[in-house]
Amino acid sequence: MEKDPSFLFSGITFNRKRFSNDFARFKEKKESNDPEETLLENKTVEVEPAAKPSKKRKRKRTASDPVEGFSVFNSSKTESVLDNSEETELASQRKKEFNRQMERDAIFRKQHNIHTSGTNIPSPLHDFSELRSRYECKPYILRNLAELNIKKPTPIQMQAIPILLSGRDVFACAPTGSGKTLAFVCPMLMKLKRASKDGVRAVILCPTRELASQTYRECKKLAKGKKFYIKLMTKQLSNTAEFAKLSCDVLISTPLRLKSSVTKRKLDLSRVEYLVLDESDKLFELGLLEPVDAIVKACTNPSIIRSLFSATLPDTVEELARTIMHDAVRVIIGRKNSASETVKQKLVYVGSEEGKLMALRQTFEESWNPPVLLFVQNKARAKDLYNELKFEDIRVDVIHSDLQQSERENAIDNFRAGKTWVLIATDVIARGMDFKGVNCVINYDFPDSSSAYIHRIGRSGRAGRSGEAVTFYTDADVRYLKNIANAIKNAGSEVPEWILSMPKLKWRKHRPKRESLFAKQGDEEEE
Ligand SMILES: Nc1ncnc2c1ncn2[C@@H]1O[C@H](COP(=O)(O)OP(=O)(O)OP(=O)(O)O)[C@@H](O)[C@H]1O
Repeated sequence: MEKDPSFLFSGITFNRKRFSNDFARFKEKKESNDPEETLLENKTVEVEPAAKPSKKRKRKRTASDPVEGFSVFNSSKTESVLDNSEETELASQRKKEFNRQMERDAIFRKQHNIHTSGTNIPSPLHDFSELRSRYECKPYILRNLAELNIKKPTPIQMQAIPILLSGRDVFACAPTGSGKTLAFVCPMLMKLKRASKDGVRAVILCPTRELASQTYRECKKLAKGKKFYIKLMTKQLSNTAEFAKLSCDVLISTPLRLKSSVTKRKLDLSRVEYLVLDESDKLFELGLLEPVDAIVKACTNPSIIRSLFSATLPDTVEELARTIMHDAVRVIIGRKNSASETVKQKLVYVGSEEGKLMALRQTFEESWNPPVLLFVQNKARAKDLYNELKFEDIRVDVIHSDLQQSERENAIDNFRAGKTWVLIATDVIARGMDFKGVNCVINYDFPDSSSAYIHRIGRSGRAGRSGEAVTFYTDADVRYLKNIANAIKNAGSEVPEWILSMPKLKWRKHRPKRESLFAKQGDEEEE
């Protein structure tokens, strides 16, 4: 896809003698030290006919003709052979320019905290205009980016977009709110080029319906003005669609719905050329791994490009994922599995469960800064806390998986629209959900893993905005503090020394049996 300037000149040799005057005139311009020009000046190029020379005799070029650069499209044919020294000269020039470009790329990546590993990694984008100059992207993409007020690529977009456009598999790990969605949607639309009725050509897998719905909307926004068939796998579509007749270029789905359509309804994924696993570490967790594996296997197109995106990418997940990737490039922005640096993080000791409600009211009094997202450990606790707060004048609502789909969507829409100031949630919306202006995330219940911590607080401080996160912890949570302490410290927030000196625990899921929010009742059911 990428038009490397040297393609204009590769494999052609220039006969200096024949064009000595032009060559001499051209040499005067070498002071412009434009690398390309320097490149040209030192290049030996032979003008070869790009197409069959026309019958009409071409006027011979004279010394007085302006040198319009070495167009390979001239019809004049010259026979000349490079001698060894010129061949070596050309090779060494190319190597020098390649190394200079590598150095420029390395400096740029360092400036933007972009860490890559893999072979033949394309240069990062400095600007979205390169989508046109390097990749000839269609105007609708740049027009839609401008309409969305997206002016400059974020670091993950700078590097993941060129890699995906070059057709490589990608592991991408970048902080929450740093634009990973656009990083995979933009190259996807560019590679699909136009709508077709040849079956599903791109699949985006998301761990939750809410995130699939949000990603669907983001795809539609970027594809505006271009007739792509972009479909969200709803329950209705999954149960009723005649997939053999369905026009669908891009399909966005949760794993279970897609797997059921493939196995029970004969949805054909053999033409999929672009597969994205968003929030990939979540998709590789038990419960989702089996349907994800079935979907990966159903995508049999040998030239498929697979990519994994997440703010957290545990080594175990990466090792597992490598079994389905080929010659993948790894892109890490900042530190792997780190919290967003735009979120100021705070730990608050609340003693026991009873102390939490008091601490919550105190937090609201001290720093009332809605909209606030309030995470609890499971749906029973979400319902209890909602019933406790709903009569207070804080416009509170709740979302969890017991609600009907329409109730879940309303809860999110009202929160987005500012009608709700405090949204009580379980981890069903801890990942990926993009709420433009969440000022504060409160972990009412301690998160069940360091990944959950990073994703929960990442609902705030997005797209470069600042945010705040307050995490309550009880005596039952103390020994798990160290595991999130590093995420807090690495993102630049204060961590007491006594926590940093604690031993780190190997924990899978910290979901202690918490007493009821109010009275001493039995164990709570899990989400
Ligand atoms: N280049 C950009 N410049 C400014 N804003 C951007 C840019 N790219 C994306 N955004 C905006 O940043 C916000 C976060 O983007 P996105 O949801 O893709 O983040 P993310 O990295 O996927 O986060 P998470 O890890 O939580 O899923 C969105 O509102 C999006 O419109």
